[in-house]
Amino acid sequence: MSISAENVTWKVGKKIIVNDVSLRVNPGETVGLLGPNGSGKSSLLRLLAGLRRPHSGSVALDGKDISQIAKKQLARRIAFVEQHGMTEANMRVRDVVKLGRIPHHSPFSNWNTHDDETVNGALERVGMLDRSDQGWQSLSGGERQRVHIARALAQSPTEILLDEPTNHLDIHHQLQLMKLISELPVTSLVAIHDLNHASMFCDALIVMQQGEVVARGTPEKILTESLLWDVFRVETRIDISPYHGKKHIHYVL
Ligand SMILES: Nc1ncnc2c1ncn2[C@@H]1O[C@H](COP(=O)(O)OP(=O)(O)OP(=O)(O)O)[C@@H](O)[C@H]1O
Repeated sequence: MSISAENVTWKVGKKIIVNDVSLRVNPGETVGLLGPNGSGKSSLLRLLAGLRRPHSGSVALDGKDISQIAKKQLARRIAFVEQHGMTEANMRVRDVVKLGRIPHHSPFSNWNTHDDETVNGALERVGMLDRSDQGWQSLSGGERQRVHIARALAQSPTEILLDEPTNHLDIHHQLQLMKLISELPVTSLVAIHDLNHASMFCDALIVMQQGEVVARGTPEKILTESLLWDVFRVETRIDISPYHGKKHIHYVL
């Protein structure tokens, strides 16, 4: 299922935060969204999730404008893992993940074994199944992040938007999560700061700067020393890793 934006602009007062952005994420692709702090990545993700209305332009799922799609149907399709996702206090891990199933239920439909299997599967994928009964408040930052991702997976989405999902995670879980996202049979757009992870795990990259898309294409094409200087003001040397065959960025001090 594809997600696309056409000439999307979003402002706060007179300040343009997302400036005339057009993009397309094809079915099943994992696309990385790169850009410096404040370049508009989170704002764009919120527009794509339908949480904000653009001032001009449109967002579409499979070519259908999301403003024409019922809220509940949208909630079944798109999962959004926000950067600072909040969850109610005093819930067990399992109950947080169960929230992901809400869009699939009407007020009168009962919880069934498929729901249980989906929740267990999601918990297992992020390595939190054995912590199902632990209280949310007692989790570490990284464990909370993994539970948020399990909640998104329990939603069985066709599109998943993730805002810096590896924040708080140790390197083992960062790599595990990026691998999981890249292998999911869903359309994924993921805001990410680690350029080497973007190179290793994304099919394509979109680069933002001051609210605009300034580059897009495969990591092989996009990740160049000149682009990284222009956008991030960092000096790099880039070669092909002998270990995974993808571009590897070395930072030069
Ligand atoms: N509701 C708002 N009111 C005012 N300014 C906002 C609002 N939302 C976003 N901004 C501003 O828009 C710019 C883009 O913010 P956004 O969070 O989208 O950037 P980002 O690329 O996700 O940054 P980061 O990498 O730091 O997470 C920032 O300068 C931010 O201060």
